[in-house]
Amino acid sequence: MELLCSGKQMQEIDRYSIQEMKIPSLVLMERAALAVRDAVLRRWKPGGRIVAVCGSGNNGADGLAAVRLLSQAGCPAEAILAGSEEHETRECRLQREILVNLEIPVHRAAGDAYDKIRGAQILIDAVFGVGLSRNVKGTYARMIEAVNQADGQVVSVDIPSGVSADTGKVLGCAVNAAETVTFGFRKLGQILYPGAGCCGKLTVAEIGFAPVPGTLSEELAYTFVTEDLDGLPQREADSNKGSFGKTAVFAGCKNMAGAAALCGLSAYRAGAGLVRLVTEEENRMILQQLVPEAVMTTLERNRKERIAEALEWATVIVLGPGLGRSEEAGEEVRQVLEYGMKHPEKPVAADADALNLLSENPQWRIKGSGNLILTPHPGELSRLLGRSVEKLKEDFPGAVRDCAEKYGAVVVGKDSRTVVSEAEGPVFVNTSGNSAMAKAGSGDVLCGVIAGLLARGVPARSAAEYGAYVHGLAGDLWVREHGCQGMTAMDLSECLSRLWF
Ligand SMILES: NC(=O)C1=CN([C@@H]2O[C@H](COP(=O)(O)OP(=O)(O)OC[C@H]3O[C@@H](n4cnc5c(N)ncnc54)[C@H](O)[C@@H]3O)[C@@H](O)[C@H]2O)[C@@H](O)CC1
Ligand SMILES: Nc1ncnc2c1ncn2[C@@H]1O[C@H](COP(=O)(O)OP(=O)(O)O)[C@@H](O)[C@H]1O
Ligand SMILES: [K+]
Repeated sequence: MELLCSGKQMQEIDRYSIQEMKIPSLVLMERAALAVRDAVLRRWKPGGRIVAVCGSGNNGADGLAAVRLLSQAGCPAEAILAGSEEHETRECRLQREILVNLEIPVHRAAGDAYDKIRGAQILIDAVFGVGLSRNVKGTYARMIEAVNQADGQVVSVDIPSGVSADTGKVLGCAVNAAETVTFGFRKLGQILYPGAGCCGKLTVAEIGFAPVPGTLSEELAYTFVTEDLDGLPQREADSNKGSFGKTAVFAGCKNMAGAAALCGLSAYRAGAGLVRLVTEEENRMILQQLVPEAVMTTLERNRKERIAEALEWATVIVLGPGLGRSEEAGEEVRQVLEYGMKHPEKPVAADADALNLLSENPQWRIKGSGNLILTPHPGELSRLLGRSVEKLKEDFPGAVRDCAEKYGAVVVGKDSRTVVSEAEGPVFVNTSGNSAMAKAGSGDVLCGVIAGLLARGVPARSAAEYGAYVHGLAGDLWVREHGCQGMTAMDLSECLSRLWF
């Protein structure tokens, strides 16, 4: 597991290290600057000039210190001050004074500063770090635009200036870096888009922060690494199909069999022992061919009774893929969700049309109690929350958390970086997967994977996190072998069979 920080949490780790643990601020800063120096030296070619554009906070101070170290390493390096002296932090003032004492060039952001930026082989972006708190304007914005328009390679200090370290939002304008050297932890704003797209190559430098105090470490977001797959339960040698749950998949309206097939197959491929597809009679033939391993309940007559029988049979319930939004679908979704509320021992994963119907019917008063998983993409999340997609994307983890609170659910907010959250506690941010998965049907596969993990006995929250992670690993496996255009959702599902999890 890798911990991820917001900007505010990183500032708290900084403060704790310096003020409570008494690690000198300048020691941390020197190590940060050394890491930046090394990254720049790997790119620099003799003859090229290095220009650092520095703000007046400690990010700027890092930049000034890096200029000193590069100059001492024999490179022509200079600094441009984008901020004013009156706003300088103590460290920033000291680093500037050292440059002046050493007769290393320091310029104001005026006159020929823009020419210097244009003429640089390498630009060090040290305008803002994790302390950026509002939209970038004025000289700062002009400096950032100048850096982006220059031909030189840009190395950002800690985070590309203009990116919110908390949300990845671009606050007005932001630097597009070739490389970002960050300190201690990756920041959420470097993982979430659009910030993630501004970082270029991201390196994490260890600069000697104190260990994170327990109270704070429990609040940090996290992502998975391959070793985390060891946390999943193994398949016992002495087991049978009944050992791995009975998964009922309520999916597929007339002529929408594909979603049911992808979900059911993916549940098997994620380890489910027995899958029942509960669908329309018209889908029977096609689904028997696509998923011969599944048993089937079709809903021609006595819908309510047949749904009730399938619910009684099930230990894991999936609801929604390809279900449509008809009145009948509405009745079905309501019946299943209400059953789920009365049976907390049976996890329910709701996706797609089940989410749309849920948002259209607030009078159902659905509130899970730890066993309900909702898997909305931003459009569905927007309907569930009554908040525009644009607005919720400004703080995606916050929106996912709000949805979890509203519905008493574990919410899997699906996007290029899927976020899993409950009403309280840290968020999980998925870092596997790729844009080949941006295709119809990928979500049905995810829902199946989560169901398969639930059927193996993985608790709801973990099934949601591991589901997103494994789903992304399957996409990554495909892309490594075939490139990023041709994958279908069925290909994605098939890749699940080739992963160890
Ligand atoms: N010893 C330390 O404290 C260390 C600090 N480090 C560096 O320090 C950075 C954080 O430094 P700071 O907390 O000083 O913050 P920053 O240097 O990121 O800058 C924020 C400063 O700009 C102001 N500001 C915020 N948004 C603005 C806007 N839109 N327009 C104009 N001004 C704005 C803030 O009030 C603050 O003074 C890290 O990103 C990292 O680079 C690292 O060197 C590690 C050690
Ligand atoms: N650019 C991307 N990078 C990583 N994962 C992606 C990307 N685009 C889509 N995905 C993943 O693919 C799935 C798409 O789900 P969804 O939008 O519900 O599709 P559908 O409804 O067509 O099945 C989600 O799990 C999402 O996280
Ligand atoms: K920066």
